[in-house]
Amino acid sequence: MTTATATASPTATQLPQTTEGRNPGMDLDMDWVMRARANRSAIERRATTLPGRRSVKKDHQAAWLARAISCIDLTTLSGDDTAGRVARLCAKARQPVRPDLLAALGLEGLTVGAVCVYHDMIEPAVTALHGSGIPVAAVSTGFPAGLSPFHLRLAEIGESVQAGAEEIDIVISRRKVLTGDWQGLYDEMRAFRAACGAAHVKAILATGELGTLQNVARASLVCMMAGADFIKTSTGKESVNATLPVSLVMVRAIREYHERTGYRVGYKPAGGISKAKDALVYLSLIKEELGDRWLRPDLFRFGASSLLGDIERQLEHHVTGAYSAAWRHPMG
Ligand SMILES: O=C[C@H](O)COP(=O)(O)O
Repeated sequence: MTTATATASPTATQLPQTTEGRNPGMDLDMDWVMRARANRSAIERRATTLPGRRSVKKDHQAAWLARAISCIDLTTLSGDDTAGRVARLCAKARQPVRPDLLAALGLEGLTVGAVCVYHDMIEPAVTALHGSGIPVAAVSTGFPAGLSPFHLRLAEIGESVQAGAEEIDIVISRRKVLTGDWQGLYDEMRAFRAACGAAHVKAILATGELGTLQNVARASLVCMMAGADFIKTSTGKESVNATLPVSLVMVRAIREYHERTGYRVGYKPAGGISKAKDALVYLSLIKEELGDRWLRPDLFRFGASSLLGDIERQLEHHVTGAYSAAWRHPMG
Protein backbone atom coordinates (compact mmCIF):
# COMPACT_ATOMS: atom_id res chain seq x y z
CA MET A 1 0.00 0.00 0.00
CA THR A 2 1.25 3.46 -0.71
CA THR A 3 -0.42 5.61 1.89
CA ALA A 4 1.39 5.89 5.19
CA THR A 5 -1.73 4.73 6.95
CA ALA A 6 -0.94 1.30 5.52
CA THR A 7 1.73 0.94 8.17
CA ALA A 8 -0.88 1.69 10.81
CA SER A 9 -3.50 -0.68 9.44
CA PRO A 10 -4.64 -3.35 11.85
CA THR A 11 -3.37 -6.88 11.45
CA ALA A 12 -5.68 -9.57 10.12
CA THR A 13 -6.62 -10.68 13.63
CA GLN A 14 -7.57 -7.11 14.55
CA LEU A 15 -9.73 -6.49 11.50
CA PRO A 16 -13.34 -5.70 12.34
CA GLN A 17 -16.15 -7.59 10.70
CA THR A 18 -17.78 -5.73 7.86
CA THR A 19 -20.67 -3.70 9.19
CA GLU A 20 -23.60 -3.60 6.81
CA GLY A 21 -25.42 -0.33 6.30
CA ARG A 22 -24.47 3.28 5.81
CA ASN A 23 -21.19 4.69 6.99
CA PRO A 24 -22.00 6.62 10.21
CA GLY A 25 -18.59 8.27 10.27
CA MET A 26 -16.37 8.59 13.32
CA ASP A 27 -14.56 11.25 15.31
CA LEU A 28 -11.87 13.06 13.37
CA ASP A 29 -8.64 11.13 13.89
CA MET A 30 -6.03 13.77 13.10
CA ASP A 31 -3.11 11.39 13.62
CA TRP A 32 -4.49 9.06 10.98
CA VAL A 33 -5.07 11.97 8.60
CA MET A 34 -1.57 13.34 9.05
CA ARG A 35 0.02 9.92 8.54
CA ALA A 36 -1.61 9.60 5.12
CA ARG A 37 0.93 9.86 2.33
CA ALA A 38 0.96 9.03 -1.37
CA ASN A 39 4.10 7.94 -3.19
CA ARG A 40 3.48 9.53 -6.59
CA SER A 41 6.00 7.51 -8.59
CA ALA A 42 4.80 4.18 -7.13
CA ILE A 43 1.17 5.18 -7.77
CA GLU A 44 1.92 6.20 -11.33
CA ARG A 45 3.86 2.98 -12.00
CA ARG A 46 0.90 0.96 -10.74
CA ALA A 47 -1.54 3.02 -12.80
CA THR A 48 0.37 2.26 -15.99
CA THR A 49 0.01 -1.49 -15.42
CA LEU A 50 -3.77 -1.33 -15.32
CA PRO A 51 -4.86 -0.78 -18.94
CA GLY A 52 -4.80 -3.45 -21.63
CA ARG A 53 -3.05 -6.41 -20.07
CA ARG A 54 -4.96 -9.39 -21.33
CA SER A 55 -7.86 -10.04 -23.60
CA VAL A 56 -11.09 -11.57 -22.42
CA LYS A 57 -13.62 -13.85 -24.02
CA LYS A 58 -16.34 -12.10 -25.93
CA ASP A 59 -19.07 -13.35 -23.58
CA HIS A 60 -17.28 -12.03 -20.51
CA GLN A 61 -16.69 -8.70 -22.15
CA ALA A 62 -20.39 -8.12 -22.79
CA ALA A 63 -21.15 -8.99 -19.16
CA TRP A 64 -18.58 -6.49 -17.92
CA LEU A 65 -19.93 -3.81 -20.22
CA ALA A 66 -23.40 -4.49 -18.81
CA ARG A 67 -21.95 -4.17 -15.32
CA ALA A 68 -20.49 -0.82 -16.29
CA ILE A 69 -23.90 0.38 -17.50
CA SER A 70 -25.53 -0.60 -14.21
CA CYS A 71 -22.98 1.59 -12.41
CA ILE A 72 -23.40 4.75 -14.48
CA ASP A 73 -24.76 7.94 -12.94
CA LEU A 74 -26.12 9.16 -16.27
CA THR A 75 -25.41 12.85 -16.09
CA THR A 76 -26.43 16.14 -17.62
CA LEU A 77 -25.01 19.24 -15.96
CA SER A 78 -25.31 21.96 -18.55
CA GLY A 79 -26.51 25.52 -18.26
CA ASP A 80 -28.92 24.87 -21.12
CA ASP A 81 -30.54 21.76 -19.62
CA THR A 82 -34.30 21.65 -20.14
CA ALA A 83 -37.07 19.41 -18.84
CA GLY A 84 -37.26 17.88 -22.32
CA ARG A 85 -33.57 17.01 -22.39
CA VAL A 86 -33.79 15.51 -18.92
CA ALA A 87 -36.85 13.46 -19.91
CA ARG A 88 -34.92 12.04 -22.89
CA LEU A 89 -31.97 11.25 -20.64
CA CYS A 90 -34.29 9.47 -18.19
CA ALA A 91 -35.78 7.42 -21.03
CA LYS A 92 -32.22 6.36 -21.85
CA ALA A 93 -31.60 5.56 -18.18
CA ARG A 94 -34.60 3.21 -18.18
CA GLN A 95 -33.64 1.63 -21.51
CA PRO A 96 -29.88 2.19 -21.81
CA VAL A 97 -29.36 -0.09 -24.79
CA ARG A 98 -31.54 -0.98 -27.80
CA PRO A 99 -34.08 -3.65 -26.80
CA ASP A 100 -32.92 -6.05 -29.55
CA LEU A 101 -29.35 -5.87 -28.25
CA LEU A 102 -30.50 -6.43 -24.68
CA ALA A 103 -32.55 -9.43 -25.75
CA ALA A 104 -29.68 -10.88 -27.80
CA LEU A 105 -27.38 -10.56 -24.80
CA GLY A 106 -29.95 -11.74 -22.24
CA LEU A 107 -29.77 -8.42 -20.43
CA GLU A 108 -33.45 -7.46 -20.29
CA GLY A 109 -34.26 -5.13 -17.41
CA LEU A 110 -30.81 -3.54 -17.34
CA THR A 111 -30.83 0.12 -16.23
CA VAL A 112 -28.21 2.67 -15.25
CA GLY A 113 -27.42 3.31 -11.57
CA ALA A 114 -28.89 6.81 -11.28
CA VAL A 115 -29.56 10.02 -13.18
CA CYS A 116 -27.52 13.03 -12.05
CA VAL A 117 -28.78 16.59 -12.57
CA TYR A 118 -28.76 20.11 -11.17
CA HIS A 119 -31.37 21.00 -8.53
CA ASP A 120 -33.71 22.66 -11.04
CA MET A 121 -33.98 19.43 -13.03
CA ILE A 122 -34.83 17.14 -10.09
CA GLU A 123 -38.56 17.41 -10.56
CA PRO A 124 -38.63 16.48 -14.26
CA ALA A 125 -36.19 13.65 -13.56
CA VAL A 126 -38.27 12.27 -10.67
CA THR A 127 -41.38 12.41 -12.87
CA ALA A 128 -39.68 10.72 -15.82
CA LEU A 129 -38.18 7.97 -13.65
CA HIS A 130 -41.34 7.24 -11.67
CA GLY A 131 -41.76 3.53 -11.05
CA SER A 132 -38.35 2.63 -12.49
CA GLY A 133 -36.49 2.34 -9.18
CA ILE A 134 -33.73 4.53 -10.62
CA PRO A 135 -32.77 7.23 -8.10
CA VAL A 136 -32.18 10.88 -8.92
CA ALA A 137 -28.86 12.32 -7.78
CA ALA A 138 -28.54 16.10 -7.48
CA VAL A 139 -25.30 18.06 -7.46
CA SER A 140 -25.40 20.54 -4.62
CA THR A 141 -23.66 22.98 -2.24
CA GLY A 142 -22.85 25.56 -4.89
CA PHE A 143 -21.65 23.04 -7.49
CA PRO A 144 -19.12 23.15 -9.07
CA ALA A 145 -16.97 25.64 -7.06
CA GLY A 146 -18.72 25.28 -3.69
CA LEU A 147 -18.16 28.94 -2.84
CA SER A 148 -21.67 30.11 -1.98
CA PRO A 149 -22.47 31.04 1.66
CA PHE A 150 -22.46 28.03 3.94
CA HIS A 151 -26.07 28.42 5.08
CA LEU A 152 -27.19 28.53 1.45
CA ARG A 153 -25.23 25.37 0.68
CA LEU A 154 -27.02 23.60 3.54
CA ALA A 155 -30.37 24.98 2.42
CA GLU A 156 -29.71 23.78 -1.12
CA ILE A 157 -29.26 20.22 0.13
CA GLY A 158 -32.55 20.41 2.05
CA GLU A 159 -34.42 21.70 -1.00
CA SER A 160 -33.00 18.99 -3.24
CA VAL A 161 -33.99 16.26 -0.78
CA GLN A 162 -37.44 17.83 -0.52
CA ALA A 163 -37.71 17.81 -4.32
CA GLY A 164 -37.09 14.06 -4.40
CA ALA A 165 -33.33 13.57 -4.81
CA GLU A 166 -32.28 10.35 -3.12
CA GLU A 167 -28.59 11.04 -3.62
CA ILE A 168 -26.79 14.34 -3.09
CA ASP A 169 -23.40 15.01 -4.69
CA ILE A 170 -21.83 17.77 -2.59
CA VAL A 171 -18.64 19.66 -3.40
CA ILE A 172 -16.12 20.21 -0.63
CA SER A 173 -14.34 23.53 0.01
CA ARG A 174 -11.02 23.03 -1.76
CA ARG A 175 -9.46 25.87 0.25
CA LYS A 176 -9.91 23.86 3.46
CA VAL A 177 -7.71 21.14 1.94
CA LEU A 178 -5.20 23.57 0.46
CA THR A 179 -4.75 25.30 3.83
CA GLY A 180 -4.70 22.06 5.84
CA ASP A 181 -7.90 22.95 7.70
CA TRP A 182 -8.88 19.32 8.27
CA GLN A 183 -11.11 20.12 11.23
CA GLY A 184 -12.95 22.67 9.07
CA LEU A 185 -13.37 20.13 6.27
CA TYR A 186 -14.63 17.52 8.74
CA ASP A 187 -17.16 19.94 10.28
CA GLU A 188 -18.40 21.03 6.85
CA MET A 189 -18.79 17.46 5.63
CA ARG A 190 -20.50 16.44 8.88
CA ALA A 191 -23.04 19.26 8.41
CA PHE A 192 -23.63 18.29 4.76
CA ARG A 193 -24.19 14.70 5.79
CA ALA A 194 -26.69 15.72 8.47
CA ALA A 195 -28.56 17.95 6.00
CA CYS A 196 -28.90 15.01 3.60
CA GLY A 197 -30.91 12.99 6.13
CA ALA A 198 -31.90 9.70 4.53
CA ALA A 199 -30.45 10.70 1.15
CA HIS A 200 -27.03 9.25 0.37
CA VAL A 201 -24.21 11.75 0.16
CA LYS A 202 -21.33 11.66 -2.30
CA ALA A 203 -18.40 13.93 -1.45
CA ILE A 204 -16.84 15.45 -4.56
CA LEU A 205 -13.19 16.20 -3.79
CA ALA A 206 -12.41 18.02 -7.07
CA THR A 207 -9.05 16.27 -7.02
CA GLY A 208 -7.72 18.29 -9.97
CA GLU A 209 -7.71 21.31 -7.65
CA LEU A 210 -6.22 19.70 -4.52
CA GLY A 211 -2.57 20.11 -5.52
CA THR A 212 -1.08 16.80 -4.35
CA LEU A 213 -1.95 13.13 -4.07
CA GLN A 214 -1.25 13.42 -0.35
CA ASN A 215 -4.03 16.01 -0.11
CA VAL A 216 -6.30 13.63 -2.03
CA ALA A 217 -5.53 10.84 0.47
CA ARG A 218 -6.13 13.10 3.48
CA ALA A 219 -9.32 14.67 2.10
CA SER A 220 -10.65 11.17 1.28
CA LEU A 221 -10.12 10.02 4.87
CA VAL A 222 -11.62 13.17 6.41
CA CYS A 223 -14.76 12.95 4.27
CA MET A 224 -15.24 9.29 5.18
CA MET A 225 -14.68 10.04 8.88
CA ALA A 226 -17.40 12.70 8.55
CA GLY A 227 -19.85 10.14 7.14
CA ALA A 228 -19.63 10.30 3.34
CA ASP A 229 -21.42 7.38 1.68
CA PHE A 230 -19.30 7.81 -1.46
CA ILE A 231 -16.18 9.75 -2.33
CA LYS A 232 -16.10 11.12 -5.87
CA THR A 233 -13.17 12.49 -7.83
CA SER A 234 -14.47 15.48 -9.73
CA THR A 235 -17.29 17.71 -10.84
CA GLY A 236 -16.41 17.21 -14.50
CA LYS A 237 -15.75 20.96 -14.65
CA GLU A 238 -12.13 21.01 -13.43
CA SER A 239 -9.32 21.08 -15.99
CA VAL A 240 -8.21 17.63 -14.73
CA ASN A 241 -10.94 15.21 -13.72
CA ALA A 242 -10.88 11.45 -12.99
CA THR A 243 -7.47 9.82 -13.43
CA LEU A 244 -6.11 6.38 -12.55
CA PRO A 245 -3.45 7.64 -10.09
CA VAL A 246 -6.02 9.68 -8.17
CA SER A 247 -8.37 6.70 -8.22
CA LEU A 248 -5.71 4.43 -6.75
CA VAL A 249 -5.16 6.85 -3.87
CA MET A 250 -8.88 7.17 -3.20
CA VAL A 251 -9.74 3.48 -3.36
CA ARG A 252 -6.82 2.65 -1.07
CA ALA A 253 -8.16 5.19 1.40
CA ILE A 254 -11.53 3.45 1.12
CA ARG A 255 -9.83 0.11 1.80
CA GLU A 256 -8.08 1.45 4.87
CA TYR A 257 -11.30 2.98 6.16
CA HIS A 258 -13.04 -0.36 5.74
CA GLU A 259 -10.20 -2.17 7.50
CA ARG A 260 -10.37 0.25 10.41
CA THR A 261 -14.15 0.69 10.80
CA GLY A 262 -15.82 -2.20 8.98
CA TYR A 263 -17.85 0.24 6.85
CA ARG A 264 -17.76 0.18 3.09
CA VAL A 265 -17.68 3.58 1.39
CA GLY A 266 -18.44 3.80 -2.32
CA TYR A 267 -16.29 5.24 -5.09
CA LYS A 268 -17.30 7.43 -8.04
CA PRO A 269 -14.79 8.48 -10.67
CA ALA A 270 -16.31 11.31 -12.71
CA GLY A 271 -15.42 13.56 -15.57
CA GLY A 272 -13.90 12.64 -18.90
CA ILE A 273 -14.72 8.91 -18.83
CA SER A 274 -16.32 8.39 -22.22
CA LYS A 275 -14.86 5.16 -23.65
CA ALA A 276 -15.98 1.60 -22.88
CA LYS A 277 -12.35 0.51 -22.71
CA ASP A 278 -11.61 3.08 -20.02
CA ALA A 279 -14.66 2.02 -18.03
CA LEU A 280 -13.39 -1.56 -17.97
CA VAL A 281 -10.01 -0.41 -16.72
CA TYR A 282 -11.76 1.31 -13.82
CA LEU A 283 -13.75 -1.83 -13.05
CA SER A 284 -10.50 -3.77 -13.12
CA LEU A 285 -8.93 -1.34 -10.67
CA ILE A 286 -11.85 -1.72 -8.28
CA LYS A 287 -11.83 -5.52 -8.56
CA GLU A 288 -8.12 -5.70 -7.85
CA GLU A 289 -7.93 -3.07 -5.08
CA LEU A 290 -11.26 -3.52 -3.27
CA GLY A 291 -12.75 -6.81 -4.47
CA ASP A 292 -15.95 -7.91 -6.16
CA ARG A 293 -18.28 -6.54 -3.48
CA TRP A 294 -17.47 -3.00 -4.63
CA LEU A 295 -18.46 -3.80 -8.24
CA ARG A 296 -22.13 -3.10 -7.60
CA PRO A 297 -24.07 0.14 -8.01
CA ASP A 298 -24.46 0.64 -4.26
CA LEU A 299 -20.67 0.98 -3.97
CA PHE A 300 -19.43 2.03 -7.40
CA ARG A 301 -20.60 4.57 -9.96
CA PHE A 302 -19.23 6.29 -13.01
CA GLY A 303 -20.16 9.96 -13.26
CA ALA A 304 -20.47 10.24 -17.02
CA SER A 305 -22.49 12.05 -19.67
CA SER A 306 -21.29 10.26 -22.81
CA LEU A 307 -19.90 6.86 -21.72
CA LEU A 308 -23.16 5.03 -22.34
CA GLY A 309 -23.10 5.75 -26.08
CA ASP A 310 -19.71 4.09 -26.56
CA ILE A 311 -20.69 1.07 -24.45
CA GLU A 312 -23.83 0.65 -26.56
CA ARG A 313 -21.71 0.73 -29.74
CA GLN A 314 -19.40 -1.94 -28.31
CA LEU A 315 -22.33 -4.16 -27.35
CA GLU A 316 -23.71 -3.77 -30.88
CA HIS A 317 -20.36 -5.00 -32.20
CA HIS A 318 -20.62 -8.04 -29.95
CA VAL A 319 -24.08 -8.89 -31.23
CA THR A 320 -23.28 -8.28 -34.89
CA GLY A 321 -19.97 -10.13 -34.69
CA ALA A 322 -17.91 -7.04 -35.44
CA TYR A 323 -16.01 -7.59 -32.21
CA SER A 324 -12.31 -7.03 -32.68
CA ALA A 325 -9.86 -9.39 -31.03
CA ALA A 326 -7.58 -6.39 -30.71
CA TRP A 327 -10.06 -4.76 -28.37
CA ARG A 328 -8.64 -5.77 -25.05
CA HIS A 329 -9.28 -5.15 -21.41
CA PRO A 330 -7.62 -6.43 -18.29
CA MET A 331 -10.34 -8.53 -16.72
CA GLY A 332 -10.50 -12.27 -16.71
O1 LIG B 1 -20.30 13.89 -12.47
C1 LIG B 1 -20.31 13.77 -13.67
C2 LIG B 1 -19.54 14.58 -14.61
O2 LIG B 1 -19.91 15.92 -14.55
C3 LIG B 1 -19.68 14.06 -16.00
O3 LIG B 1 -18.55 14.45 -16.72
P1 LIG B 1 -18.44 14.14 -18.31
O4 LIG B 1 -19.46 15.05 -18.96
O5 LIG B 1 -17.03 14.49 -18.63
O6 LIG B 1 -18.77 12.72 -18.53
